[in-house]
Amino acid sequence: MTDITPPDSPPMLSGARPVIGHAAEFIRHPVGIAERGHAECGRAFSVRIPGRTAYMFIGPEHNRFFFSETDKRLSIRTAYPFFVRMFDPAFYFFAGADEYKRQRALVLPRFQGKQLQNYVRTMVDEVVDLDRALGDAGEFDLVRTMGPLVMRIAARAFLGHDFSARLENGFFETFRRFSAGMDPIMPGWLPLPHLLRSRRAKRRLHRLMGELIEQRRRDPVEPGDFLQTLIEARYDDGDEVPDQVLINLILLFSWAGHETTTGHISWAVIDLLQHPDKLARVVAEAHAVLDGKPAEELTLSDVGRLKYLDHALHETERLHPVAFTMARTAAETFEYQGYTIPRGAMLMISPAVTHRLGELYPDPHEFRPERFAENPKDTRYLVGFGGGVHRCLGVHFAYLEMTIALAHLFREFDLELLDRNPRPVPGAHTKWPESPCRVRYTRKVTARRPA
Ligand code: HEM
Repeated sequence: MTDITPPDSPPMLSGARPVIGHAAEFIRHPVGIAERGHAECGRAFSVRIPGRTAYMFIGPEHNRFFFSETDKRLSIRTAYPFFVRMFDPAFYFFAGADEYKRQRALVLPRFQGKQLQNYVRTMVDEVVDLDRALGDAGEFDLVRTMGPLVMRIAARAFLGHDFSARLENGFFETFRRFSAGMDPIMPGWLPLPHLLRSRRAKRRLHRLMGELIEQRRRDPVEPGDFLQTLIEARYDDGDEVPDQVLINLILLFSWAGHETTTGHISWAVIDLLQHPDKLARVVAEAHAVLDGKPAEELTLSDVGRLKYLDHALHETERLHPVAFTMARTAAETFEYQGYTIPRGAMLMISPAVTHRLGELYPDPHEFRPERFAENPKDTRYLVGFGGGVHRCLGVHFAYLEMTIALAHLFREFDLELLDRNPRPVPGAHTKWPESPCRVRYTRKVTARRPA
């Protein structure tokens, strides 16, 4: 860590206050401060947070540097100290490059290519359950409806059907309390209520997961699902995978797969409802691909034919990246584009600002999914799921579940946004739309209501 700003640093953003620097503004408006910095200083600027200077970089060339230098001159490991207290110093990228590689190798194939077909049925079943629960007409709050849907999909996909069928709301509440401890600002040792609750929830989740693993060892399920095959897996060198690693992997997937996807899918619903002409294309496409197809027979290639919806989801990723900033620390002192980056300095990028640069995307504030049909390569500037070695492991899983859920909901229901201009939640949290964000729905064809 450094609190010395070298003279050849990116220009300092105005408005730093004594002692706290830009911390208060950063906590309140993390996207706003990046926008202000870009408008005032350009593509590189410095901000003061207590005890250190952080450098913020905007634009695709800086993003490329940021991702390609991760695990070299930049460290992800020391950039997110709050993750270490949520998981374990011997876990995943906190454990160092070699251990990270072997843990990632264990799980990566489960999120790639044809393996994804294994999750389609789970996703469909959970969406149909939601459809059944909605009935023919009513109102729901977007985040409070999409959140449990993606949590149930994650629970069933990663913890197994048997476990998720027994889940009661207490589990989701425990998980929510655990997640609340992902506080990037407050030091973990502070006895703050949300941090104490998170620690208790973590202990409970570890106990529950430990019991689940024990039970699966005694009584394996056939054919092996995600959890069973993970428990039985070995590292490439034949070593057993310790229970602590198994538990943390399951918690990581359930957490990483939940908050972010809830935000992304909620924004996608909002974007489409605010643009009825684009929504009409999504609905027409969903009919063309899905009509006459029993839900339980849905395949990856059917989902792959929902191209316009896929473009719409990319456009939502562009306009509303829920991971609105990413951070690294400098592992050594080095020169970058004429600046001296001292060892320990924090570097940040801002997908939220880069994704709206006019030279990358004409009419950058417009929701225009067709831009990705016209220029398929334009997805290369999107970093909503990160990039390089640490690119999101669950990106295809997330796109799959969002596509399945939205194609179903928009085909079955007429939806209307009652709170017409939802805002992102304030503060340095995953950028969900703020509740209430009410949606009124009416089933289009009551004869299609699931039994
Ligand atoms: C819309 C949904 C999602 C978004 C926006 C998202 C975003 C991200 C981002 C930005 C990163 C990289 C962070 C960085 O470089 O600092 C990341 C990493 C990761 N994500 Fe996701 N994610 C999503 C869904 C998921 C799902 C569904 C899973 C699991 C099933 C998942 C698991 C992970 C994991 C394990 C990593 C760490 C990868 C590594 O370092 O090896 N994510 N995600």
